[in-house]
Amino acid sequence: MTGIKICGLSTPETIDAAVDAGASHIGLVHFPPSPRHVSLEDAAALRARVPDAVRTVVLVVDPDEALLGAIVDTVRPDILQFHGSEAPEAVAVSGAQFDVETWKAIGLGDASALDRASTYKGCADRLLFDAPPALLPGGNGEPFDWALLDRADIGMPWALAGGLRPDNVAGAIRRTGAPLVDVSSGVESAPGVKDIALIRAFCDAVRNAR
Ligand SMILES: O=C(O)c1ccccc1N[C@@H]1O[C@H](COP(=O)(O)O)[C@@H](O)[C@H]1O
Repeated sequence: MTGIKICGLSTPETIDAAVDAGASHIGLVHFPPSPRHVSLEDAAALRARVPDAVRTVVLVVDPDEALLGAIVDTVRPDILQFHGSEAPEAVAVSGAQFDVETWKAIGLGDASALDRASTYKGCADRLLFDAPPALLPGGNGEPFDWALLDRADIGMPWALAGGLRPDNVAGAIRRTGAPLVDVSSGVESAPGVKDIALIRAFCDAVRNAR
């Protein structure tokens, strides 16, 4: 079964909907410029609704050590998702220091980004392939050219993100073989406003992909 991460959730109702719809991961964005930003206090309250079987990811962009410490103490995420220009060593140090799983987002604009991705082997627990940064470092609702993954020797756990929606996610899974898909904009009615019907439709589309 393909894993499903619904990211950028910010209300109790949409957390519950994502869990009920079968998400394996829920994502909370802690990045003030994002329309999906949640304070650490709100993130902790949302995290408390998530059952043990569903993993909680906190997304950060170029955080300092103090912020990571505050996130881990307050929210207690299972996973930290690094979505900025964090170096491999910084990701590795954070994972060890805070005893948490780490994901590193890589914007795939061309094949050279795959070489950069390979430098995170042994430093991050999972790579998250996304479109290159635009207005925001991520969450722009833009897909990248999935053909870039055709001959990629990834060699570590990974996930697919970038412009996924209920109507294209099955094709994306067939095309790339992604073991886990991650969506934010594609299940929104407006930036930062999650739509429960779209969350359900996305999870159904992943389950029915073949
Ligand atoms: O969602 C955001 O606002 C965001 C801000 C900064 C970095 C990443 C962000 N989102 C992540 O980007 C990918 C792709 O999102 P989309 O489905 O294309 O909107 C995903 O991991 C989001 O969680």
